[in-house]
Amino acid sequence: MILGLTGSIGMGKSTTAQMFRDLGVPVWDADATVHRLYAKGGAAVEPILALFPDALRDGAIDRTVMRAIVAADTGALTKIEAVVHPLVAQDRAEFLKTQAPLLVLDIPLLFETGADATVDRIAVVTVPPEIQRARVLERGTMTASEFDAILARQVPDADKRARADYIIPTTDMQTARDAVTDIVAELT
Ligand SMILES: CC(C)(COP(=O)(O)OP(=O)(O)OC[C@H]1O[C@@H](n2cnc3c(N)ncnc32)[C@H](O)[C@@H]1O)[C@@H](O)C(=O)NCCC(=O)NCCS
Ligand SMILES: Nc1ncnc2c1ncn2[C@@H]1O[C@H](COP(=O)(O)OP(=O)(O)OP(=O)(O)O)[C@@H](O)[C@H]1O
Repeated sequence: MILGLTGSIGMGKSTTAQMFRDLGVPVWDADATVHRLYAKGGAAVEPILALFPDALRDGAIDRTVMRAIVAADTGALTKIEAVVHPLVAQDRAEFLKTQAPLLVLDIPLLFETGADATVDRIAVVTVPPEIQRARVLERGTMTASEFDAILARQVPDADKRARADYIIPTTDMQTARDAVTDIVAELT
């Protein structure tokens, strides 16, 4: 059984993914894979530098530079995705060899990339848009315009919820944990 876990930026995917891990469910994390690919020695470093030579810092791809590039140039993310997504897909295929009754794939772009067709069930994490925005800006890593540029590229939250088998509200920790516990009980 493969569960796809998705949700728009800042909706609480990583926090919720950890709740699945806490229950012993193996979780693969697409964003974390990109972090490894951008790190020193990572497979995306050379091809990204070929597109954006200014993105190099200490042998790795600098995410602050990447966020600014994405916010300033609407076509940049398409070029980045062409490099990164095939590498991410390879890593995911390796993970899917794991033997377990339930595997979770934490994929922010589950619908955008068509990966929804490759999972058995879909869970969507959600909070109202004003909480989402406040949480992302509170982190202090992104400006409002960087947030807006990313959000504009994503399937709207309402559409994601309409396509979900399970909706996980991340308004507070206990509500989310209860939803995760119910899902794991049902799928295992
Ligand atoms: C845009 C970048 C520089 C932002 O980096 P940052 O460290 O601030 O955030 P992080 O990587 O943890 O991603 C945070 C969230 O941004 C959103 N996001 C990231 N990439 C994309 C994208 N290509 N399209 C839409 N939303 C995206 C997702 O909601 C994701 O959960 C970075 O995400 C990136 O290089 N993205 C391109 C690779 C990609 O498509 N990754 C998505 C998972 S495969
Ligand atoms: N169930 C919850 N209750 C309260 N706060 C939460 C909950 N889930 C997440 N948060 C908070 O919301 C913020 C975003 O959470 P998280 O990093 O898990 O989201 P994400 O969807 O993985 O983000 P991104 O898309 O940017 O990678 C964090 O500050 C986190 O502490």
